[in-house]
Amino acid sequence: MAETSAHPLLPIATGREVRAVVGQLLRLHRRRTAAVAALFFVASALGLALPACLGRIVDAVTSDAGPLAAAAWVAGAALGALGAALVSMWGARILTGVVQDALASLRQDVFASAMRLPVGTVDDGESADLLSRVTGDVDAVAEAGGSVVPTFLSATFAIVVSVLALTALNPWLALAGIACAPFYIIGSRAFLRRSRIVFREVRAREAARSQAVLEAVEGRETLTALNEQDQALARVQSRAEESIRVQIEGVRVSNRLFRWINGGEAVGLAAILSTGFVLLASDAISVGMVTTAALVFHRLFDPVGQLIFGLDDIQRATIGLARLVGVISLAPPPTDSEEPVGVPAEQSGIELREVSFSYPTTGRGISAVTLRVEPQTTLACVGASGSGKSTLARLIAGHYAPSSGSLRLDHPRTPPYYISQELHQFRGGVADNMRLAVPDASDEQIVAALLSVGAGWAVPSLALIGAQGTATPLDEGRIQQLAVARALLADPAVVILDEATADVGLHHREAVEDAIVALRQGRTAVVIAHRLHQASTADQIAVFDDGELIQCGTHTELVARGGQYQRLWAAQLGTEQARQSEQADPGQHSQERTP
Ligand SMILES: Nc1ncnc2c1ncn2[C@@H]1O[C@H](COP(=O)(O)OP(=O)(O)OP(=O)(O)O)[C@@H](O)[C@H]1O
Repeated sequence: MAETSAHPLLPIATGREVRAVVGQLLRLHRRRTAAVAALFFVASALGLALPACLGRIVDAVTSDAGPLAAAAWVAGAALGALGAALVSMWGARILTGVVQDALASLRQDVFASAMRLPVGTVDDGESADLLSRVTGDVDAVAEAGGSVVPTFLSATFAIVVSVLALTALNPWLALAGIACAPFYIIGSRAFLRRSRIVFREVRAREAARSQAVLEAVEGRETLTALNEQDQALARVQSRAEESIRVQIEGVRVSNRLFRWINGGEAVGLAAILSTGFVLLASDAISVGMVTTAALVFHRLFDPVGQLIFGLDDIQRATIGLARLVGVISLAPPPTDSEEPVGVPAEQSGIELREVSFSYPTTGRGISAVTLRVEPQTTLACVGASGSGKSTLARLIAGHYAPSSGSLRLDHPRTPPYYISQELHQFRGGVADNMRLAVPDASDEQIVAALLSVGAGWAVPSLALIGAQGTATPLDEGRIQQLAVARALLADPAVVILDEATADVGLHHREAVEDAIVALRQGRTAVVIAHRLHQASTADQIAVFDDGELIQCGTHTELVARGGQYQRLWAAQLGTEQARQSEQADPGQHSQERTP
């Protein structure tokens, strides 16, 4: 198979980075990890009782020691096996706890990092890669952590203890057993060499396939409109075929390994039995000892098999881990010195110089925008749909980086608080939704914020929903009220409102608009206004047209100056006057319209 791999969209961590993260996770559970090692060692040692006692039974039978002696060894074997099982269960139990705790921390770190990623990083195609990491890779690591790691660890201890036991029995027997080693080494090296590439490829192809499916499903309307369904299907099919092809290659690689392992077992056992035969002939050891040696070696088949076959899962988990740590390293947790800090309101200005940005998919966006928003003032952006207002808002919010030009926040360590028109009610009750912004907000603070946005309806339900732990679905206007109330609670120095009232019904509009006015007080605000009345009270109005900033000034200046804003304002006034007079005398208007 060619070593071409689908281009990884998000970074993959290096071995060193992965080791650092795993080491850090294990250090958190140092004591329990040491207890697991000790218990697995004891369990492996007790596991030797069975072959040792069986050897003694053979000796007892061949030397006519009598049934009592044989019975004593049988009891010893049973006790040893029981003890080994109990101790290894104990160790496995502690290990499961350690692994699950470590996995929980890892999962949390990955999700936290994914949430910190700038929208632009995971937008436009990379979302499928991120999705496959936080689902498939988390699953692969969790699966390995839950089953393979305990098996792998107990197998490693069993092998070490068995090799020590064989050496103690007779060094020649241990040496004979080593005859299997070249098979294992050659087989697993060949396996690791190929499987590292193959399994990485499998994951990458799977991600590429999911991405094609996701694109086809999400863009189905556009694809139908452009009559491109067949091409999209062909793309999904070719990526699925690629994925199947590399998976078959993976099975082939595993089968080759099975052949080496079986060969090694046969050669090792034959070597031990032949050496035992020679040693027995020279009276160096007893039949029972050879039996014990053969049984100890045979006992290794399972652990060695588990260890080598487990390499497959361990490797897959390692690749998954590298991809997860890649996400963590892309947006590491902020250090103390980077921790967002309260921005003094007087240092919260925003400056853009010749800022241009275009979306890779459409090439549209904004070009050469220069403006400054002074601290504690409001900039309102107006313009037709698609003129670039939201793009400007997302750039200031840090969702995307400008393609050229410079965008500077006077106080860059605290990202602006962004409220979009996308409405979302999070799980839980009103209080949970509010505490997303400020986890330790008191009930009084929440109530005050709710009342300031006219969301008095939420106050009685605050305790009720919290107590029942259930959420009542809210209408869009109410969800948006909560979003503005949440911003008030967060008390940011810079706030961006991207058409925050666009989807709020008439019933709530005034309350939300009043709340937005309250939110703007004493803060630096960028408001994308779809109603010019909202914009007219701003300190500065930026008029956009086709991605360009064509006018900038106060409402009075822009109306006096003439041009686009004046036209938009006149048009809006005209519409409103018409509406008002229709409301005042509906009969007359309906008559006027009647031909
Ligand atoms: N995610 C995106 N990917 C590609 N192109 C985009 C994306 N978002 C916006 N555009 C394009 O960029 C240009 C500016 O869009 P933008 O959303 O900033 O305009 P807007 O003035 O906010 O419009 P609206 O009021 O409809 O939201 C438009 O031509 C739009 O089609």
